[in-house]
Amino acid sequence: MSDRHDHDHDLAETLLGALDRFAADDGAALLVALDFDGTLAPLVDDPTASRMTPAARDAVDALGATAAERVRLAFVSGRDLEDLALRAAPPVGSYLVGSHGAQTGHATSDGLEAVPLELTAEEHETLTALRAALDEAVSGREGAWVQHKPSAAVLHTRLAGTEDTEAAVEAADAAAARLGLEAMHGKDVVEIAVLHTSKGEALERLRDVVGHDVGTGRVRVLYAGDDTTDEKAFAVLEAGDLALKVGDGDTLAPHRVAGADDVAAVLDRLRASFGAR
Ligand SMILES: O=P(O)(O)OC[C@H]1O[C@H](O[C@H]2O[C@H](CO)[C@@H](O)[C@H](O)[C@H]2O)[C@H](O)[C@@H](O)[C@@H]1O
Repeated sequence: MSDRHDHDHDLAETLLGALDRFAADDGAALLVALDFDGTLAPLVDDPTASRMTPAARDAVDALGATAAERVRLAFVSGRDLEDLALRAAPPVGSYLVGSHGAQTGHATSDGLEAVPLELTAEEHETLTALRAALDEAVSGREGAWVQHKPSAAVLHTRLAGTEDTEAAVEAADAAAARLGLEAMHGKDVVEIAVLHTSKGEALERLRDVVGHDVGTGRVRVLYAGDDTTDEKAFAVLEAGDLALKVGDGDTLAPHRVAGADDVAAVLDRLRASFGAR
């Protein structure tokens, strides 16, 4: 029995219909863009321990291996690009978007090919001030810690108690306001970047890149994500695209699944639909 039949019973009829319509558009390039944490990899306390579920891993690899000429795979994450490439081990040919759009790259047979990220002297200075402010925000607050990225700093509070979380988040928000930066609130994280980025803008750029790559003006996008920052990506989707929310929470997405293994079932279904054409 194929994967398609193994998993179909888990997915809502409306989603199955939408997936089949998505795959059936012969004239368009199809971009399957996937968030990483909370979408393919269940959330864990230690971000360096994140990994895709076995089903998600298999589904991503299978889709990457069998992607038809007009199908492209992308990973769109808040993670630093190199970290994303390490954790996602993307199939060759995949596009990668890191740091919510500040970093881009491509998975080649020789590894990650990244577009260098360059900050101005002023942005460097702001990043230094931001890092110092967030380090100060977590000082003495048990369980709260700061993750440093090339153009951002992230306050993590997953392991902190309510009081320490509230105080650290308040301090992070104040630092962002003082430095004229936007604070992005995700799941137990506050991410502050010195570059203006969003997954929505990144996805719009990626749609253009894929259009050029495949040689068509029509690119349909399937985007799957679990967090508030993924809503920016859902917001730029158009008629004929498919938005898939993973897990609980308010969303713009018309379709929802519970977790990474359901995302795997979605990818398996898509692959079967591509193969059937
Ligand atoms: O866009 P994503 O791929 O979802 O990345 C967003 C953030 O993911 C990581 O944090 C989240 O996952 C951690 C590991 O499961 C979890 O501990 C944390 O609470 C989550 O917010 C990553 O550490 C961040 O840098 C990303 O921005």
